[in-house]
Amino acid sequence: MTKRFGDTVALDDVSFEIPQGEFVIVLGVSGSGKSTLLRCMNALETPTEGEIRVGDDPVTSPRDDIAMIFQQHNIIDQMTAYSNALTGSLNRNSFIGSLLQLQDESDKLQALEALNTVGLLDEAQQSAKRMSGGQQQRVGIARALVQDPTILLADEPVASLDPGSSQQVMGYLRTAARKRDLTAVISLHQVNLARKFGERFTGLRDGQKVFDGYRDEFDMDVIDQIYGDIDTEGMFAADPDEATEASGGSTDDASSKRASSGGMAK
Ligand SMILES: Nc1ncnc2c1ncn2[C@@H]1O[C@H](COP(=O)(O)OP(=O)(O)OP(=O)(O)O)[C@@H](O)[C@H]1O
Repeated sequence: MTKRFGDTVALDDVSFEIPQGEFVIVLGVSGSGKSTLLRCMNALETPTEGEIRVGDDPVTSPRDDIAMIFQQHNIIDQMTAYSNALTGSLNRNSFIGSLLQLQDESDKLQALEALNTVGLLDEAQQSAKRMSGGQQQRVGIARALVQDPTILLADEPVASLDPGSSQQVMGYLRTAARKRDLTAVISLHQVNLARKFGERFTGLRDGQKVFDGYRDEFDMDVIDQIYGDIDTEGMFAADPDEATEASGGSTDDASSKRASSGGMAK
């Protein structure tokens, strides 16, 4: 796929295939094309050349089976966590019906299950405006889950959060994707978080794919390829698996097997 905006080549002949259920992190400096890639995958942008396919279906317009989580979680402040989550069923209900919470029991149950998945069941009746940024982003994830997607896209979902909340949100995203066998594609700026939670990594530079591989290949040379020669001291945690313990998620067996052990700072 290639995407041009006038003279700017935002994506330059980028191609890859993701098997169902993989958790992919997209990395790259500002302007490398991460958002454009995700927006094309959700048909919010149209590729100039090439196409996105889900199975054999070209993605030509936004679809219910592809949910998107944004940096600004776009949840409604005045509503409770539960009501916000329930709006994820809008595709199955009318807007007014949704606001009046006229959804059927299965939608309501799904909203509660989704809040449970992101660790917010006890806060279901809490007004969103009283929640922290991290909690609000988790409500955003719950809402995306209620949409009942098979593919979850997230464009810098933790960009505005502190490090602790970022880890939590990434942990819940990872858990939700694993529990529901969702294919997830998430753009991140934080290499350490990518390393802790990612299963597969795609690196973009000037719109070109400069890396696409799994944990055992994702080393400091790859970081250099993606970001140039930056100071990477302490960038990778000593034990990637410990990240999810406290945050409600865990890396799955496959990625744990692929994970190389030990610190990788150079
Ligand atoms: N709607 C648009 N119109 C014109 N140029 C655009 C548009 N969207 C993106 N671009 C350009 O395409 C290139 C890739 O932008 P993109 O937002 O995809 O990068 P990014 O890696 O997501 O950056 P960031 O990390 O800052 O969000 C940039 O040069 C950007 O200026």
